[in-house]
Amino acid sequence: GSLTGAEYSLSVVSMKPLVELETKLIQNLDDYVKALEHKLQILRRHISEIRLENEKAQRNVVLYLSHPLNAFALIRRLHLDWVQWRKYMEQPVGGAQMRSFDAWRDHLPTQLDLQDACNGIARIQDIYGLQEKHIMRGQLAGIKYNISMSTGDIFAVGQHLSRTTNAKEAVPWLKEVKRRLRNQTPGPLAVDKAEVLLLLAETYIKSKHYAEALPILDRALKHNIADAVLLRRREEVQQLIAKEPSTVLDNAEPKDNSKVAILKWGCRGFSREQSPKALHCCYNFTTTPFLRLAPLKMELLGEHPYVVVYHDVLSDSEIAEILEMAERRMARTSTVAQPNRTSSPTRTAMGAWLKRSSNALTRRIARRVRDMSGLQLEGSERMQVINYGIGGHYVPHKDWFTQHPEVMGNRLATVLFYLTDVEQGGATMFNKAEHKVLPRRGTALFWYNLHTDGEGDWSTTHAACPIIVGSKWVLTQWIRERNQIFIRPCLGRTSD
Ligand SMILES: O=C(O)CCC(=O)C(=O)O
Ligand SMILES: [Fe+2]
Repeated sequence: GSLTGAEYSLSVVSMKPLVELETKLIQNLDDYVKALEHKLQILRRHISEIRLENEKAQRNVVLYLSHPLNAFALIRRLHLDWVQWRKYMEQPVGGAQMRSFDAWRDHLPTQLDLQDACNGIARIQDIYGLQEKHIMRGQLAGIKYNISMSTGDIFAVGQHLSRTTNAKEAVPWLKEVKRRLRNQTPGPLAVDKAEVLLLLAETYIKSKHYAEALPILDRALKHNIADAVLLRRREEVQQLIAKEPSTVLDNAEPKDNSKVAILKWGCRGFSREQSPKALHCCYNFTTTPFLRLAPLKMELLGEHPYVVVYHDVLSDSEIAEILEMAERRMARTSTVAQPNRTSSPTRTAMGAWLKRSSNALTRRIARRVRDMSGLQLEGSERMQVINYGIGGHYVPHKDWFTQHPEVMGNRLATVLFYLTDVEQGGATMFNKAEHKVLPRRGTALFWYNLHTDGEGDWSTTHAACPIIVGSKWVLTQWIRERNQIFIRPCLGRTSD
């Protein structure tokens, strides 16, 4: 709960407190209902008592009033009691519950959290080319889940997309909301009809589909006959149509920036996953003396660039301990090139840095990295544990630096441990080398980022494909050049 600003949607683990928070909100609303019910009970009991008395009087008014105790009581009630009931009606219910709510308000997701969440859904749809109507129904990449989107969910995505540069992408979402307007349950969450229609019309206008905006505005006007905003908008649209009678519908696919295009191609695309492309599998007995005792199951994915998979290198209990350590240290991850939040982030995830010297486990993992790579770790960054959130991803990038970095040298190699399986999406994708590696709990990926002469290798460019379903956790160890002098001497390029 100590998250500041917009960080909930960026990782599954950071959203965990929200479930607890909603439990409290439900209990609080239930307490409010109980308070209301208590009031209702008191009122109902009084009504039935006083009605009985009143009916007795109705049956024979004079006879009733002839009895002094009846007449006296009537006078007293009307002078004193009813004023008390009036006061009772006025007394607010739920003050305590509203104060509780206000105390939790700071922990609620913000507008920025919602934007991130909308971007995540939009990214899954866009990168994997899913149909909006399938997502709304809970069908994700061909698998039907027993979850579907509410009208409020769909409207929020539509509203968000209508504000983006590709406003047209909001249309399927807003049309679905319009379709559902008829059978809405009344209450504070019912969406406002005029608002939906106006937003849909504006979205058409923004994407130059003027002719389609007109009937929507007409429909909105039917319900708000003299609405000034609607009338003016309608007039403007008619002028636009008159000015550009044959408005060319802007149906061209929006141009993707190259990173988005690569993700679309690589994350949907080449489905040669792991094994069919493997050159060979073998046991690595040789990298360090330790491996002669405990060989690692190694699978070579490619030699140029050199990419290998090590199977079963972390046990379930080791993973559980690492996740526990990381969960306590999570913060929004940034990249070197993009330290601050932007609307199109290159990396959407939360991370934690762990010192290799933290405890027995981190030291053991560090030794395993040395065993797998044959490289030393002095001077390398700490290990980074990352958890992705809604549609979480990392755009195509290379792990090495173009500008030769300071003392410890460039990032010679990367070891990427998968700490979880991912149900759908979330592959690590090398778009140039054409490897797509699906996360498998306990598996690690190792590759060299630099050529043997120390130059950066562009063919190591890789990305984290958006997660569709799952909570993806990885642990990364970047290995710096310096200190490897005697292990991997610069030989000059052996190949390209
Ligand atoms: O999560 C992944 O699959 C890749 C992560 C990555 O490339 C990085 O952290 O540098
Ligand atoms: Fe990377």
